[in-house]
Amino acid sequence: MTETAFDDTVVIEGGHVLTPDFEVREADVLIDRAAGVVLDVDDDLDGDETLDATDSLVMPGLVNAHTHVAMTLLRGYADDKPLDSWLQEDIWPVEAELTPEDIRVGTELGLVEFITNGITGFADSYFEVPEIAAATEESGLRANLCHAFISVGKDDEGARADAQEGLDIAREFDGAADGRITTALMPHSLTTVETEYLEEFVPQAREAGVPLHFHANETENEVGPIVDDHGVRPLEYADDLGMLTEDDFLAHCVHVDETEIDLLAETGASVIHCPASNMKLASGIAPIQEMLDAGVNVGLGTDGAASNNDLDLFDEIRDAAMLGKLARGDARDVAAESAVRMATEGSASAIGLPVGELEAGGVADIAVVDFNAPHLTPVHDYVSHLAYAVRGSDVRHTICDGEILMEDREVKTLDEATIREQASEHAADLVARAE
Ligand SMILES: CSC[C@H]1O[C@@H](n2cnc3c(O)ncnc32)[C@H](O)[C@@H]1O
Ligand SMILES: [Zn+2]
Repeated sequence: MTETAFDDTVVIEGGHVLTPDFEVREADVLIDRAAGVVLDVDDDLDGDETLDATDSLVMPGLVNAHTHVAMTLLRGYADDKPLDSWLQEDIWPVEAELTPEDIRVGTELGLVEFITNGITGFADSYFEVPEIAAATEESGLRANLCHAFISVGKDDEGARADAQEGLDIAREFDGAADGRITTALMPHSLTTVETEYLEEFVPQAREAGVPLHFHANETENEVGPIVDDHGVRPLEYADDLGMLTEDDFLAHCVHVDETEIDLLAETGASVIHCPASNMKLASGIAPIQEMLDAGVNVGLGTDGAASNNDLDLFDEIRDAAMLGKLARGDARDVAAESAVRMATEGSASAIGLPVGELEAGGVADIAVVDFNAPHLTPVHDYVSHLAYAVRGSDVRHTICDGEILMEDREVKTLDEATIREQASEHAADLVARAE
């Protein structure tokens, strides 16, 4: 008997289902494990195996569209500072001590956290990407990965070598893990990578067919220097360099003006909103409702665990909805459905994953959320609860590409207890080396 003979069907039984048009109806969901697809969404389906979804909502897996997953090792290491001093005084010095093994363990810890919070796909940018790719393959998750490069503070040879590594990694890992891994080219930001390297490497990313992922307009400090040096707003500068296409995704975009929002809408480049990180680093409030009104695709990201400090995307959904109302003092802004759509189809479309909606014929990336809890009672409106009351810890089962990654809160693909122990040890040694 071959392995595919055991690759049976699984029926997620007895729950409610969130449909692509955001209706909620009672239905079972039948999955083909080998093909990784949803075969049917209907009443009374039969499968070879059953996952119980009583009192639960079956929904598309969440997609964390901007993170630095290995930064779990730095969770709580440096808090209560703005971006520039946080990076320069604390994060970059300790990151200089990171080993490939640290990054592997930190990534595994983050991936366990993703799975337990119902996240089935993510976009990561960091260093030692082979370690991140290996952990991702083992976890069963889907990801867009890249090596972030910086030129400021380096000589020409060092800057070019870093950017070349970014390009080589993007070429090498695209399509890895049976196609669950795709890649991007990541210039860290428009102020940390100088124009000559953008001019040299962005066209090469286009030739390789990989998208761009970069930090943009995160703080006021990233706007002034570009206006001074180039006489245009940062996203106009990025557009002049060919960095805005419908495949590209820009993290943060807090300080964007109307012209820049229009540019995003015209080019089809996506924005990844990171509300918790933007609040914690006091970066500002992104004009998300204005972007949505202009037709910009917006996804959601946690950013790294050192500026969040968890990897629970339900927090981001809630923060996006809450902060969106404060931005213009209008409680109608960033409504519940908009915020949930950002974390599913918005993120998936931004980072190029073929996921984000749950329907027959679609990809089987699924989170099953248990509503049998005091803080989710009564249920007037499932989508309201997803936006304002559900926590990552309410997720009961997580499935990616048809594989069950977590069943009844037990992670199947990674050894949670061992990873937590190793992560604590690696984090302690890392910090000791940095002192
Ligand atoms: C792009 S990954 C490499 C680099 O980025 C740093 N980083 C983490 N969070 C942020 C952020 O919000 N803005 C800019 N840079 C960030 C990370 O520590 C790595 O050094
Ligand atoms: Zn970031």
